[in-house]
Amino acid sequence: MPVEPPVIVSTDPMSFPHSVLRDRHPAIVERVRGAYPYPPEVPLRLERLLQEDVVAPLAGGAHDAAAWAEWGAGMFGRSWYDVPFLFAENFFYRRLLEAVGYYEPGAWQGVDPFGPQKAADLPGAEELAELDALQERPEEEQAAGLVAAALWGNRADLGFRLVAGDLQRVDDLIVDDSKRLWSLAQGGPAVLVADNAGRELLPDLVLIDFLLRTGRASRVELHVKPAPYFVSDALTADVLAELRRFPAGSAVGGRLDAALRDGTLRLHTEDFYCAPLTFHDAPDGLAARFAAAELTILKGDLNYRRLVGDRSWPATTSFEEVTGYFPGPVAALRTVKSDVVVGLSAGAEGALPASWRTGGAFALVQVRA
Ligand SMILES: O=P(O)(O)OC[C@@]1(O)O[C@H](CO)[C@@H](O)[C@@H]1O
Repeated sequence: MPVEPPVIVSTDPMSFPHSVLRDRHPAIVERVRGAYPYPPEVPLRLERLLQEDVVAPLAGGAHDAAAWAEWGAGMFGRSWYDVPFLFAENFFYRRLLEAVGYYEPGAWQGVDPFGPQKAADLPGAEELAELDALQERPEEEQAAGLVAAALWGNRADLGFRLVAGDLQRVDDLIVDDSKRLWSLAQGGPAVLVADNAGRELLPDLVLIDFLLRTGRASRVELHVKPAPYFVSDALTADVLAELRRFPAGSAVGGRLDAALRDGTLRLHTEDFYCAPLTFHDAPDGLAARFAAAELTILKGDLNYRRLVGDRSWPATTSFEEVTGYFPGPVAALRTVKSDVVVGLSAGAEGALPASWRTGGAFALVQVRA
Protein backbone atom coordinates (compact mmCIF):
# COMPACT_ATOMS: atom_id res chain seq x y z
CA MET A 1 0.00 0.00 0.00
CA PRO A 2 1.52 3.39 -1.00
CA VAL A 3 2.03 6.01 1.73
CA GLU A 4 -1.25 7.88 2.13
CA PRO A 5 -1.15 11.57 1.16
CA PRO A 6 -3.29 14.08 3.11
CA VAL A 7 -7.08 13.95 3.03
CA ILE A 8 -8.54 16.67 0.76
CA VAL A 9 -9.92 19.80 2.45
CA SER A 10 -11.42 22.94 0.89
CA THR A 11 -9.23 25.61 2.50
CA ASP A 12 -7.40 26.88 -0.61
CA PRO A 13 -9.65 29.49 -2.30
CA MET A 14 -8.27 28.47 -5.69
CA SER A 15 -9.07 24.79 -5.22
CA PHE A 16 -11.92 22.75 -6.72
CA PRO A 17 -13.38 21.74 -3.31
CA HIS A 18 -13.45 25.39 -2.24
CA SER A 19 -15.45 26.26 -5.38
CA VAL A 20 -17.93 23.45 -4.62
CA LEU A 21 -18.67 24.82 -1.15
CA ARG A 22 -18.57 28.48 -2.20
CA ASP A 23 -20.44 28.29 -5.55
CA ARG A 24 -22.15 24.95 -6.04
CA HIS A 25 -23.82 24.61 -2.66
CA PRO A 26 -25.54 28.04 -2.81
CA ALA A 27 -26.71 27.23 -6.37
CA ILE A 28 -28.12 23.92 -5.13
CA VAL A 29 -29.94 25.63 -2.27
CA GLU A 30 -31.39 28.17 -4.68
CA ARG A 31 -32.86 25.40 -6.82
CA VAL A 32 -34.28 23.62 -3.79
CA ARG A 33 -35.91 26.83 -2.59
CA GLY A 34 -37.69 27.11 -5.91
CA ALA A 35 -38.57 23.43 -6.17
CA TYR A 36 -41.78 23.55 -4.12
CA PRO A 37 -43.90 26.17 -2.34
CA TYR A 38 -42.36 25.19 0.98
CA PRO A 39 -43.75 26.70 4.20
CA PRO A 40 -41.88 29.88 5.24
CA GLU A 41 -39.61 28.23 7.83
CA VAL A 42 -37.92 26.11 5.14
CA PRO A 43 -36.28 28.95 3.14
CA LEU A 44 -35.26 30.50 6.44
CA ARG A 45 -33.57 27.30 7.57
CA LEU A 46 -31.89 26.92 4.17
CA GLU A 47 -30.56 30.46 4.38
CA ARG A 48 -29.24 29.80 7.87
CA LEU A 49 -27.44 26.73 6.60
CA LEU A 50 -25.77 28.75 3.85
CA GLN A 51 -24.72 31.47 6.28
CA GLU A 52 -23.24 29.03 8.79
CA ASP A 53 -19.48 29.55 8.90
CA VAL A 54 -18.62 26.84 11.38
CA VAL A 55 -20.04 23.34 11.22
CA ALA A 56 -22.93 22.84 13.66
CA PRO A 57 -24.28 19.40 14.58
CA LEU A 58 -27.68 18.03 13.59
CA ALA A 59 -30.47 19.05 15.92
CA GLY A 60 -31.00 16.53 18.69
CA GLY A 61 -33.79 14.06 18.12
CA ALA A 62 -32.89 13.23 14.53
CA HIS A 63 -32.96 9.45 13.98
CA ASP A 64 -29.30 9.52 12.92
CA ALA A 65 -28.06 12.24 15.32
CA ALA A 66 -25.85 9.78 17.19
CA ALA A 67 -24.19 8.48 14.01
CA TRP A 68 -23.48 12.01 12.78
CA ALA A 69 -22.20 13.03 16.23
CA GLU A 70 -19.65 10.23 15.89
CA TRP A 71 -18.69 10.98 12.26
CA GLY A 72 -18.54 14.70 13.04
CA ALA A 73 -16.40 14.39 16.17
CA GLY A 74 -13.55 16.87 15.69
CA MET A 75 -15.44 18.69 12.88
CA PHE A 76 -18.06 20.68 14.77
CA GLY A 77 -17.09 24.28 15.50
CA ARG A 78 -14.57 24.35 12.64
CA SER A 79 -14.92 26.15 9.31
CA TRP A 80 -16.73 24.13 6.64
CA TYR A 81 -13.70 24.83 4.45
CA ASP A 82 -11.20 23.30 6.87
CA VAL A 83 -12.85 19.94 7.55
CA PRO A 84 -12.36 17.05 5.08
CA PHE A 85 -14.13 17.79 1.79
CA LEU A 86 -15.89 14.42 1.84
CA PHE A 87 -17.34 15.14 5.28
CA ALA A 88 -18.32 18.74 4.36
CA GLU A 89 -20.21 17.63 1.25
CA ASN A 90 -21.96 14.70 2.87
CA PHE A 91 -23.00 16.69 5.91
CA PHE A 92 -24.21 19.57 3.72
CA TYR A 93 -26.69 17.20 2.05
CA ARG A 94 -27.79 15.81 5.41
CA ARG A 95 -28.31 19.33 6.78
CA LEU A 96 -30.21 20.29 3.64
CA LEU A 97 -32.59 17.37 4.30
CA GLU A 98 -32.92 18.62 7.87
CA ALA A 99 -33.75 22.15 6.61
CA VAL A 100 -36.55 20.91 4.32
CA GLY A 101 -37.94 18.60 7.03
CA TYR A 102 -37.31 15.46 5.00
CA TYR A 103 -37.34 13.21 8.06
CA GLU A 104 -39.74 15.28 10.18
CA PRO A 105 -43.05 13.54 10.78
CA GLY A 106 -45.71 15.49 8.94
CA ALA A 107 -47.04 16.35 5.52
CA TRP A 108 -43.65 17.15 3.93
CA GLN A 109 -41.91 14.05 5.24
CA GLY A 110 -40.16 12.13 2.47
CA VAL A 111 -40.63 14.78 -0.23
CA ASP A 112 -37.45 14.67 -2.32
CA PRO A 113 -36.11 18.25 -2.53
CA PHE A 114 -34.40 17.36 -5.81
CA GLY A 115 -37.45 15.55 -7.22
CA PRO A 116 -38.49 18.21 -9.77
CA GLN A 117 -34.93 18.50 -11.12
CA LYS A 118 -34.66 14.74 -11.47
CA ALA A 119 -38.06 14.49 -13.14
CA ALA A 120 -37.01 17.09 -15.71
CA ASP A 121 -33.94 15.02 -16.51
CA LEU A 122 -35.67 11.71 -17.21
CA PRO A 123 -34.61 10.34 -20.59
CA GLY A 124 -36.70 11.13 -23.65
CA ALA A 125 -38.09 8.75 -26.25
CA GLU A 126 -35.09 9.26 -28.52
CA GLU A 127 -32.52 8.21 -25.91
CA LEU A 128 -34.62 5.20 -24.95
CA ALA A 129 -34.99 4.15 -28.59
CA GLU A 130 -31.24 4.58 -29.19
CA LEU A 131 -30.35 2.30 -26.30
CA ASP A 132 -33.11 -0.18 -27.16
CA ALA A 133 -31.76 -0.41 -30.72
CA LEU A 134 -28.31 -1.30 -29.43
CA GLN A 135 -29.46 -4.87 -28.77
CA GLU A 136 -29.64 -5.46 -32.55
CA ARG A 137 -25.89 -4.87 -32.90
CA PRO A 138 -23.16 -7.53 -32.59
CA GLU A 139 -22.39 -8.28 -28.93
CA GLU A 140 -18.91 -6.73 -29.02
CA GLU A 141 -20.38 -3.50 -30.29
CA GLN A 142 -23.11 -3.56 -27.64
CA ALA A 143 -20.51 -4.00 -24.92
CA ALA A 144 -18.40 -1.07 -26.16
CA GLY A 145 -21.49 1.09 -26.70
CA LEU A 146 -22.73 0.41 -23.18
CA VAL A 147 -19.43 1.35 -21.55
CA ALA A 148 -19.38 4.58 -23.58
CA ALA A 149 -23.01 5.30 -22.60
CA ALA A 150 -22.32 4.55 -18.94
CA LEU A 151 -19.47 7.08 -18.96
CA TRP A 152 -21.32 9.65 -21.01
CA GLY A 153 -24.25 9.34 -18.64
CA ASN A 154 -21.99 10.00 -15.65
CA ARG A 155 -21.12 13.40 -17.05
CA ALA A 156 -24.79 14.29 -16.75
CA ASP A 157 -24.96 14.66 -12.95
CA LEU A 158 -27.11 17.60 -12.02
CA GLY A 159 -24.83 19.06 -9.34
CA PHE A 160 -22.03 19.25 -11.91
CA ARG A 161 -24.27 20.74 -14.59
CA LEU A 162 -25.40 23.54 -12.30
CA VAL A 163 -21.92 25.01 -12.72
CA ALA A 164 -20.56 23.34 -15.86
CA GLY A 165 -22.92 24.65 -18.54
CA ASP A 166 -23.72 22.65 -21.66
CA LEU A 167 -22.79 19.04 -21.97
CA GLN A 168 -20.48 17.68 -24.60
CA ARG A 169 -19.57 14.10 -25.26
CA VAL A 170 -16.72 12.71 -23.16
CA ASP A 171 -13.62 13.41 -25.27
CA ASP A 172 -11.23 10.85 -24.10
CA LEU A 173 -10.77 7.68 -22.14
CA ILE A 174 -7.51 8.28 -20.31
CA VAL A 175 -7.49 4.74 -18.89
CA ASP A 176 -9.43 2.05 -20.71
CA ASP A 177 -9.50 -1.29 -18.93
CA SER A 178 -12.83 -2.29 -20.47
CA LYS A 179 -11.46 -5.53 -21.94
CA ARG A 180 -10.55 -6.66 -18.43
CA LEU A 181 -13.92 -5.57 -17.18
CA TRP A 182 -15.66 -7.85 -19.67
CA SER A 183 -13.24 -10.68 -18.99
CA LEU A 184 -14.31 -10.63 -15.33
CA ALA A 185 -18.02 -10.94 -16.06
CA GLN A 186 -18.16 -14.71 -16.45
CA GLY A 187 -21.72 -15.50 -15.45
CA GLY A 188 -21.62 -15.09 -11.67
CA PRO A 189 -23.42 -12.57 -9.47
CA ALA A 190 -22.65 -8.89 -10.09
CA VAL A 191 -23.19 -5.67 -8.16
CA LEU A 192 -23.67 -2.28 -9.80
CA VAL A 193 -23.38 0.66 -7.42
CA ALA A 194 -25.44 3.35 -9.13
CA ASP A 195 -24.69 7.02 -9.15
CA ASN A 196 -27.07 9.48 -10.80
CA ALA A 197 -30.67 8.93 -11.84
CA GLY A 198 -31.95 10.18 -15.20
CA ARG A 199 -29.52 10.10 -18.08
CA GLU A 200 -26.96 8.05 -16.17
CA LEU A 201 -29.30 5.43 -14.74
CA LEU A 202 -30.81 4.63 -18.13
CA PRO A 203 -27.57 3.23 -19.63
CA ASP A 204 -26.87 1.52 -16.28
CA LEU A 205 -30.18 -0.32 -16.57
CA VAL A 206 -29.45 -1.27 -20.16
CA LEU A 207 -26.01 -2.49 -19.06
CA ILE A 208 -27.66 -4.65 -16.39
CA ASP A 209 -30.03 -6.06 -19.00
CA PHE A 210 -27.02 -6.86 -21.22
CA LEU A 211 -25.19 -8.62 -18.37
CA LEU A 212 -28.24 -10.78 -17.62
CA ARG A 213 -29.40 -11.36 -21.20
CA THR A 214 -25.99 -12.48 -22.46
CA GLY A 215 -25.27 -14.70 -19.44
CA ARG A 216 -22.40 -12.47 -18.31
CA ALA A 217 -24.11 -12.26 -14.92
CA SER A 218 -26.39 -14.77 -13.21
CA ARG A 219 -28.02 -12.05 -11.10
CA VAL A 220 -27.40 -8.39 -10.43
CA GLU A 221 -27.80 -6.28 -7.33
CA LEU A 222 -28.32 -2.58 -8.07
CA HIS A 223 -27.26 -0.40 -5.13
CA VAL A 224 -29.02 2.96 -4.79
CA LYS A 225 -29.00 5.75 -2.19
CA PRO A 226 -31.32 5.56 0.83
CA ALA A 227 -32.09 9.33 0.74
CA PRO A 228 -31.80 12.33 -1.60
CA TYR A 229 -28.11 13.09 -2.06
CA PHE A 230 -25.75 15.05 -4.35
CA VAL A 231 -28.84 16.35 -6.17
CA SER A 232 -29.34 13.63 -8.76
CA ASP A 233 -28.23 10.43 -7.05
CA ALA A 234 -30.61 7.56 -7.72
CA LEU A 235 -33.10 6.34 -5.11
CA THR A 236 -35.47 3.37 -5.45
CA ALA A 237 -38.21 5.80 -6.55
CA ASP A 238 -35.94 7.07 -9.34
CA VAL A 239 -35.30 3.54 -10.61
CA LEU A 240 -39.03 2.92 -10.71
CA ALA A 241 -39.70 6.24 -12.47
CA GLU A 242 -37.02 5.38 -15.02
CA LEU A 243 -38.49 1.94 -15.65
CA ARG A 244 -41.85 3.55 -16.33
CA ARG A 245 -40.23 5.53 -19.17
CA PHE A 246 -39.66 2.44 -21.27
CA PRO A 247 -42.50 2.31 -23.78
CA ALA A 248 -44.94 -0.61 -23.64
CA GLY A 249 -43.41 -3.32 -25.78
CA SER A 250 -39.78 -2.29 -25.13
CA ALA A 251 -37.82 -5.52 -24.94
CA VAL A 252 -35.28 -4.06 -22.49
CA GLY A 253 -38.00 -2.58 -20.26
CA GLY A 254 -39.90 -5.87 -20.27
CA ARG A 255 -36.86 -7.94 -19.33
CA LEU A 256 -35.88 -5.57 -16.52
CA ASP A 257 -39.39 -5.69 -15.12
CA ALA A 258 -39.35 -9.49 -15.27
CA ALA A 259 -35.88 -9.65 -13.68
CA LEU A 260 -37.05 -7.56 -10.73
CA ARG A 261 -40.12 -9.74 -10.33
CA ASP A 262 -38.18 -13.01 -10.40
CA GLY A 263 -35.33 -11.69 -8.22
CA THR A 264 -32.48 -11.95 -10.75
CA LEU A 265 -32.32 -8.17 -10.40
CA ARG A 266 -32.59 -6.80 -6.88
CA LEU A 267 -32.45 -3.27 -5.53
CA HIS A 268 -30.42 -2.72 -2.40
CA THR A 269 -29.62 0.25 -0.22
CA GLU A 270 -28.12 1.02 3.17
CA ASP A 271 -27.29 4.03 5.33
CA PHE A 272 -23.61 3.73 4.47
CA TYR A 273 -24.34 5.18 1.03
CA CYS A 274 -25.15 8.60 2.52
CA ALA A 275 -22.43 8.50 5.19
CA PRO A 276 -19.22 10.58 4.99
CA LEU A 277 -17.13 7.43 4.71
CA THR A 278 -15.03 5.66 2.12
CA PHE A 279 -15.43 2.01 1.12
CA HIS A 280 -12.61 1.21 3.56
CA ASP A 281 -15.27 1.64 6.25
CA ALA A 282 -18.04 -0.29 4.52
CA PRO A 283 -20.08 -2.17 7.13
CA ASP A 284 -19.54 -5.94 7.26
CA GLY A 285 -22.84 -6.78 5.56
CA LEU A 286 -22.06 -4.56 2.58
CA ALA A 287 -18.48 -5.81 2.34
CA ALA A 288 -19.85 -9.37 2.27
CA ARG A 289 -22.08 -8.45 -0.69
CA PHE A 290 -19.06 -7.15 -2.60
CA ALA A 291 -17.05 -10.22 -1.63
CA ALA A 292 -19.79 -12.53 -2.92
CA ALA A 293 -19.93 -10.80 -6.30
CA GLU A 294 -17.88 -11.89 -9.28
CA LEU A 295 -17.63 -8.21 -10.20
CA THR A 296 -18.66 -4.94 -8.55
CA ILE A 297 -19.07 -1.97 -10.89
CA LEU A 298 -18.82 1.42 -9.19
CA LYS A 299 -20.32 4.30 -11.12
CA GLY A 300 -19.29 7.91 -10.93
CA ASP A 301 -16.96 10.40 -9.40
CA LEU A 302 -18.00 10.22 -5.78
CA ASN A 303 -17.92 6.42 -5.66
CA TYR A 304 -14.42 6.67 -7.13
CA ARG A 305 -13.34 9.06 -4.36
CA ARG A 306 -14.80 6.64 -1.84
CA LEU A 307 -13.01 3.72 -3.47
CA VAL A 308 -9.48 5.11 -3.56
CA GLY A 309 -9.85 7.46 -0.57
CA ASP A 310 -10.42 11.23 -0.86
CA ARG A 311 -6.75 12.11 -0.83
CA SER A 312 -4.27 14.07 -2.94
CA TRP A 313 -2.85 10.99 -4.63
CA PRO A 314 -0.20 11.48 -7.29
CA ALA A 315 -1.95 10.47 -10.54
CA THR A 316 0.59 7.70 -11.12
CA THR A 317 -0.30 5.88 -7.86
CA SER A 318 -1.16 2.24 -8.55
CA PHE A 319 -4.93 1.64 -8.79
CA GLU A 320 -4.33 -2.04 -7.98
CA GLU A 321 -2.54 -1.17 -4.75
CA VAL A 322 -4.92 1.46 -3.42
CA THR A 323 -7.95 -0.71 -4.15
CA GLY A 324 -6.32 -3.90 -2.87
CA TYR A 325 -8.44 -3.72 0.30
CA PHE A 326 -11.75 -3.81 -1.62
CA PRO A 327 -13.55 -7.13 -1.07
CA GLY A 328 -13.65 -8.71 -4.53
CA PRO A 329 -13.01 -7.67 -8.13
CA VAL A 330 -13.98 -4.07 -8.78
CA ALA A 331 -14.39 -1.82 -11.81
CA ALA A 332 -14.71 1.97 -11.71
CA LEU A 333 -16.57 3.72 -14.54
CA ARG A 334 -16.25 7.42 -14.11
CA THR A 335 -15.92 10.75 -15.87
CA VAL A 336 -13.25 12.74 -14.06
CA LYS A 337 -15.00 15.61 -12.24
CA SER A 338 -12.81 16.15 -9.18
CA ASP A 339 -9.15 16.09 -8.17
CA VAL A 340 -8.81 12.45 -7.13
CA VAL A 341 -7.19 10.30 -9.82
CA VAL A 342 -4.84 7.31 -9.64
CA GLY A 343 -3.62 4.75 -12.14
CA LEU A 344 -2.26 6.99 -14.89
CA SER A 345 0.92 5.99 -16.65
CA ALA A 346 4.03 8.10 -16.16
CA GLY A 347 3.95 11.12 -18.44
CA ALA A 348 0.24 10.84 -19.25
CA GLU A 349 -0.73 13.80 -17.08
CA GLY A 350 1.70 16.13 -18.89
CA ALA A 351 -0.22 15.63 -22.14
CA LEU A 352 -3.56 16.69 -20.62
CA PRO A 353 -4.98 20.24 -20.45
CA ALA A 354 -4.85 22.13 -17.13
CA SER A 355 -8.53 21.54 -16.35
CA TRP A 356 -8.45 17.78 -17.00
CA ARG A 357 -9.33 16.75 -13.43
CA THR A 358 -12.45 18.84 -13.03
CA GLY A 359 -13.75 19.69 -16.51
CA GLY A 360 -15.63 16.42 -17.03
CA ALA A 361 -14.17 15.90 -20.50
CA PHE A 362 -12.11 12.84 -19.60
CA ALA A 363 -13.17 9.46 -18.41
CA LEU A 364 -11.67 6.26 -17.15
CA VAL A 365 -12.45 2.58 -16.85
CA GLN A 366 -10.23 1.01 -14.21
CA VAL A 367 -10.34 -2.56 -13.01
CA ARG A 368 -8.79 -4.55 -10.19
CA ALA A 369 -9.33 -8.27 -10.47
O1 LIG B 1 -20.50 11.18 -8.25
P1 LIG B 1 -20.83 11.97 -9.46
O2 LIG B 1 -22.28 12.22 -9.62
O3 LIG B 1 -20.20 11.44 -10.69
O4 LIG B 1 -20.15 13.40 -9.29
C1 LIG B 1 -20.32 14.11 -8.13
C2 LIG B 1 -19.70 15.46 -8.26
O5 LIG B 1 -20.36 16.26 -9.22
O6 LIG B 1 -19.87 15.99 -7.00
C3 LIG B 1 -18.63 16.14 -6.32
C4 LIG B 1 -18.43 17.57 -6.08
O7 LIG B 1 -19.54 18.05 -5.40
C5 LIG B 1 -17.57 15.54 -7.19
O8 LIG B 1 -17.22 14.29 -6.69
C6 LIG B 1 -18.20 15.45 -8.54
O9 LIG B 1 -17.82 16.61 -9.22
